[in-house]
Amino acid sequence: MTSLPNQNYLPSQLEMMFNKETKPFVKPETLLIGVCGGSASGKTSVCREIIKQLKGKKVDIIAQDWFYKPLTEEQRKDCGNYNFDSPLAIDLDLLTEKLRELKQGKVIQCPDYDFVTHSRTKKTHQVSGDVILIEGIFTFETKELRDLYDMKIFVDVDSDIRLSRRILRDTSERGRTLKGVIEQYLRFVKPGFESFVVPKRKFADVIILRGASNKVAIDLLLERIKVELRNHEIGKKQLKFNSKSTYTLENLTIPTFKKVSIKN
Ligand SMILES: Nc1ncnc2c1ncn2[C@@H]1O[C@H](COP(=O)(O)OP(=O)(O)O)[C@@H](O)[C@H]1O
Ligand SMILES: Nc1ccn([C@@H]2O[C@H](COP(=O)(O)O)[C@@H](O)[C@H]2O)c(=O)n1
Repeated sequence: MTSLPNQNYLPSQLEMMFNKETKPFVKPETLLIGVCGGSASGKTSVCREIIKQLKGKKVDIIAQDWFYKPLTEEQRKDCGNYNFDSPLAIDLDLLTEKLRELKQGKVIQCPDYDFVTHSRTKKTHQVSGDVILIEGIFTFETKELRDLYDMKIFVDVDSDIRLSRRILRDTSERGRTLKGVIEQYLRFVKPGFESFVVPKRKFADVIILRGASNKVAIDLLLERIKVELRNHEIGKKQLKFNSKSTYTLENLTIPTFKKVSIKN
């Protein structure tokens, strides 16, 4: 149930505050932005660019890769045959749980992952902020995940460029050989991309071609994020969640021209 103070509002103001189910349109929680795209498309680089430019805001990243399931000793001995490009390789339930906690305003602890040993490290990542960017190849995989995001971005880069970047990155940072990267790409990465990642592109609100070097797209995105942040801040000031999960609007002072009366 929603209660309004005895005050007059313009219809457009009311429309802004509530959707058809009379739930508040402005959300007081942390802004969650899902960033999806193929391996080495530049998802992390796009997120870093957003963080760099959103000065004065606390922005954090969650790498979906942190949630890779650690390999068993047996699997590690035969890791060349392990498919890391199937959603089954990732603990998406844990990721979903962590995002729900963030939505509840909690500071969360995420696991860390080592691409060389294919296992979790002892380290954890503490995540909190006004805006959280969640990047990974399977971030749009389930409806539950997609529904948690306030905005969905897909980074779209040609596969030859992605493969070239992946060769450079995986041989220098992830302890791989050139032969290994190419074999893994042809056997698992490319088919996985076509089966799981490409079909999720349609869920994106924004598609960034060429990744972080697309300054125009990043600028437009930043403007939109700032609008969302303003809505969230207004929401934080105006909405108070009471213990019975009803919404109460408080201290709303908006100048009115044509007034309509709302009876409680
Ligand atoms: N626009 C770009 N131009 C050149 N190299 C890039 C560009 N974007 C990313 N890279 C490089 O490609 C690799 C993968 O980029 P990254 O942002 O980590 O991709 P993802 O997170 O999608 O796997 C990194 O080594 C990064 O430095
Ligand atoms: N032990 C692992 C785990 C994952 N991968 C590959 O990582 C890719 C996803 O990470 P990006 O940063 O590139 O998005 C995915 O394509 C897996 O093949 C791996 O090689 N080893």
